[in-house]
Amino acid sequence: MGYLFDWKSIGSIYATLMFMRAAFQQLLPPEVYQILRQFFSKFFRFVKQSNTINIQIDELGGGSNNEVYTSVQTYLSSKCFSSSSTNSLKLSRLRNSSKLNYSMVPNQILTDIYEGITFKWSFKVCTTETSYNPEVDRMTKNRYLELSFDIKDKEFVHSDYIPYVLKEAETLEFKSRGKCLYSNREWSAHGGGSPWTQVLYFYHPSTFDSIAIDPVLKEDIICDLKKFVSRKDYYSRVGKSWKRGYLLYGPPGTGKTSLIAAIANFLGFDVYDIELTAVKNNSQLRKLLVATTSRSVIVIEDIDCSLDLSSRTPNKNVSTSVNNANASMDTTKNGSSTVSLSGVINFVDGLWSSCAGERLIIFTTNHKDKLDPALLRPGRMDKHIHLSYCNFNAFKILVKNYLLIEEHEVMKEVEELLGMVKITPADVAELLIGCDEDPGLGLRNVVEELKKRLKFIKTGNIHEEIKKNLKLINVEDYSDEGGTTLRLGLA
Ligand SMILES: Nc1ncnc2c1ncn2[C@@H]1O[C@H](COP(=O)(O)OP(=O)(O)OP(=O)(O)O)[C@@H](O)[C@H]1O
Repeated sequence: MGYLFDWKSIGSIYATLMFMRAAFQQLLPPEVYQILRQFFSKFFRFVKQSNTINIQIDELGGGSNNEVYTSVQTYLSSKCFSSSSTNSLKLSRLRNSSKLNYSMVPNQILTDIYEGITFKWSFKVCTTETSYNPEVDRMTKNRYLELSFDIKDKEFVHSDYIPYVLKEAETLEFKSRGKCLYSNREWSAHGGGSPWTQVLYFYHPSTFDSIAIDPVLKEDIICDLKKFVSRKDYYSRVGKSWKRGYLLYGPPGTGKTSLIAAIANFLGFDVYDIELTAVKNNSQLRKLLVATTSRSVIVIEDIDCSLDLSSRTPNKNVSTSVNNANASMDTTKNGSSTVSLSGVINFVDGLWSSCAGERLIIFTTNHKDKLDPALLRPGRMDKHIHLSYCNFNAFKILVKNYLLIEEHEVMKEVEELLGMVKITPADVAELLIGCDEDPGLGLRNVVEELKKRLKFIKTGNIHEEIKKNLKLINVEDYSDEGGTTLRLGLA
């Protein structure tokens, strides 16, 4: 009965209000009516807004990409096409990806319902003048996402909804990455605030199946990677950032770059390949680390060649003193890099980083002995992986991949020769490539090459006959291999 009464009351109140509105409209002068109307609509909007909370999530935070923004964007992309609340969308496709990506246009509102509660998301862009990079553009576009919800759901948003959105985004990112994608995240050069960043986007087909390294070493690396990615709680319990350092060392052509790609493909991580010589100073190096996203492999190749890292003092070219405090001043007049060993060590330690999420830092070198022990100690370079010349196990993998066979009568001879002569997997790959239709030819090429090298070792000098057919490509001294290695190739 009370229920009926409530409806009747509401009905009569509504009728009275309508009557009054019509009466006011008739009786009051139009100007006064307009003023009253505006006043009441502002009043009702204020009452409504005072019960609403808005959370702003900026694209950039502290000069680097805001990971929450990226995650929420991923989450909303998955919702916006199916949502009935959005009537304008943007469509794009990331490089190297077949996946179409929908996103909101500015000022679009998307309604998301979770656990029966309604949340409103909107995408906004505002343009502000900046002194950040006057040479390029003084106007900067600030993009942000805004979440609106009722004040009574504040606690729920913090403890349930936001974690749910981030978790969903993580799952979506993982699914979209695919096993063989080397990098599929869009990088906005100005967005990261770091135009000097050297980030490579390319597809690399190398996997743990295609890489020819000792099977025991391969298994060891895979176990280490699996353990690392599954130990988030462990790292947070012991109070360490969730990162691991690998040093890959060995002669050129033994698969260091290929292994990095195989690791990235295995983990589904993005790869940031940093050209240290292009980084001006320690300060920029620090910013670079902060700008990297989680689930990434940060690579510095040929660290011994990139910079003078044999001591903690700055690079030889340095004209001003470099230390962490005045890192922004440490640039030479001619603009060359002044990154110091301290800078690199701090980069590895991640002292400045507020980076969440897992990161693998990989250094490669042909000369491990040239590196400062400070850089190599556990905690910085946790795992030292020696990639060496081709042994018979590695050779069998190359034969399987390049010639599509597992056995051949010539294999025995190759096994014996490999016990006496050094050859890199890269050189073997060169000899086998294109011989899949005639595996015997590929194997004979290898035998011939190995015999030439053996003859050279036995005579101790380059024989005239070999001189005719071979070209000395390179002479390198690898202390880890105990002596001088000659790289020979067909002339
Ligand atoms: N272990 C390997 N397994 C399979 N292929 C290999 C291996 N090592 C080298 N290769 C082949 O040789 C090419 C060059 O190898 P890669 O660039 O990985 O060697 P690297 O050790 O990084 O050389 P560098 O020190 O000169 O950079 C690769 O593209 C690949 O085809």
